[in-house]
Amino acid sequence: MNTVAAPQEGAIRVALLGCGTVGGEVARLLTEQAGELAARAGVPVELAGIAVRRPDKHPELPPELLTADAEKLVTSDEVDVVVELVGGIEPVRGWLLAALKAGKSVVTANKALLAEHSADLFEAADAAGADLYFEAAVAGAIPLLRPLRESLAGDRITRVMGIVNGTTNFILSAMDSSGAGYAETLDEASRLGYAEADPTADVDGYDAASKAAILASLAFHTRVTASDVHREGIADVTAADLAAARMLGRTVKLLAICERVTDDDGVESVSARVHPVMIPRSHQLAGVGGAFNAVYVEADAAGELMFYGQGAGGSPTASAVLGDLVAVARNRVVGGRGPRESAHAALPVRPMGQTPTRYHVSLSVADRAGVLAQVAQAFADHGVSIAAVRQSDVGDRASLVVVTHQAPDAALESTVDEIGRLDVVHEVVSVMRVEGEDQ
Ligand SMILES: NC(=O)c1ccc[n+]([C@@H]2O[C@H](COP(=O)([O-])OP(=O)(O)OC[C@H]3O[C@@H](n4cnc5c(N)ncnc54)[C@H](O)[C@@H]3O)[C@@H](O)[C@H]2O)c1
Ligand SMILES: N[C@@H](CCO)C(=O)O
Ligand code: NA
Repeated sequence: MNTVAAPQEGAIRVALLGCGTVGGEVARLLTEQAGELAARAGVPVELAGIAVRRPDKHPELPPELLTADAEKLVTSDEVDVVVELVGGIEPVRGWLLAALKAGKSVVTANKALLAEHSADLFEAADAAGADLYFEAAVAGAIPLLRPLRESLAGDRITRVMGIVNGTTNFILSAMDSSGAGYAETLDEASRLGYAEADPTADVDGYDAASKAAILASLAFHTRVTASDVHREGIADVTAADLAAARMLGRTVKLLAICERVTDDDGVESVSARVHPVMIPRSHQLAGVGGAFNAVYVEADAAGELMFYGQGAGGSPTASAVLGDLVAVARNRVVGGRGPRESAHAALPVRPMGQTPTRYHVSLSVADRAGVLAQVAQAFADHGVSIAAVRQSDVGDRASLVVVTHQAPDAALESTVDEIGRLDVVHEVVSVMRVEGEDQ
């Protein structure tokens, strides 16, 4: 079996690594739309080889293009661009560094790799004068990284917040609307091609944390890695949380929130976090259902922008990959390059404990005099100001819902710990951060 097919005169030659959910769609569209892509890129864009784990499992692909040897394919003289759709960090990191060092440009959807090693990859791309594009790595089909890297390069971004994981949004939407079970909905998300190969990456928030690291890096011109991002998944979101939210006209979403925080003394830092958030049903993010993603960007001059669309799935993700591929081809045609790494601001990353957040706390308490005062005192002792309290009687107990004003996350966390230890509190029913309300 040949690793590389005979080249077509003048064409940009593509090595495709991985031909699964996304790679399969890229291969299909590259073939079906070859004429259009050539017209848009200014040069034919053709497959030079496809690396998969098991070539014998792909009867749908031209056998002369298939190989199991990705390492050899990426440095082949017949290849100009490597499109990586395998996923994971090793061995992919080594392949892409080798490709970049050999002067090949790289297009990848691999957020896990970029969130840890983008500095090395950009450095290798720079040294070789090659391109590194990764629009598909965050929010699938939605053009989001190109706007951050290019369209908003002249503005000062203050906040990027939104739903960036399709699988968890699919699960939370189903739990909320139909009361569907967690496990069966996750299986459905995997079947539809939304979930990662190991879906714990989705449900435990790793995928969204990688995306938050990429978004914060681009928005704030600072290197932010996945380990800098505070991460909580949806595994602990219970039917009780969703019910508590519903009673108050709210719902629960897993949000990535990246902020530029300025201290009283004017010192700037970056905060990046991923966790479940209670938002009002009137909030625009509440209406984002299924595997759709939506991201708000706030910038000084532009104001508020919203990006919305399909964040996962083979075909939508392939759209972003092909857009990057056309950009690389166009750059090659004119002898230019796409944007390089922009990390000049090098802002410090603020720990989660010092990040200002707001909490919603739902308690089951004894229904007698002085209980509210004790609970309120615990908030006051930690310097946390209460925005709203709602009490309703349930038999000999009372249900108490407290929503706070903004306070450092660590102060809110220790307040909840203390409240949980009060004799008058039978149970802390639900604790969740809130967004999007004037309290
Ligand atoms: N599925 C989505 O909705 C989606 C969306 C955005 C980004 N992504 C990212 O795109 C990438 C691919 O995701 P996917 O859903 O298509 O995965 P997938 O599991 O469907 O496909 C992976 C492909 O990689 C190949 N592969 C695995 N190990 C290999 C090896 N050692 N050598 C050669 N080939 C190998 C497999 O044969 C398969 O063809 C991942 O980085 C993922 O995070 C996926
Ligand atoms: N598993 C990811 C794929 C898109 O990056 C998700 O569910 O959002
Ligand atoms: Na995108």
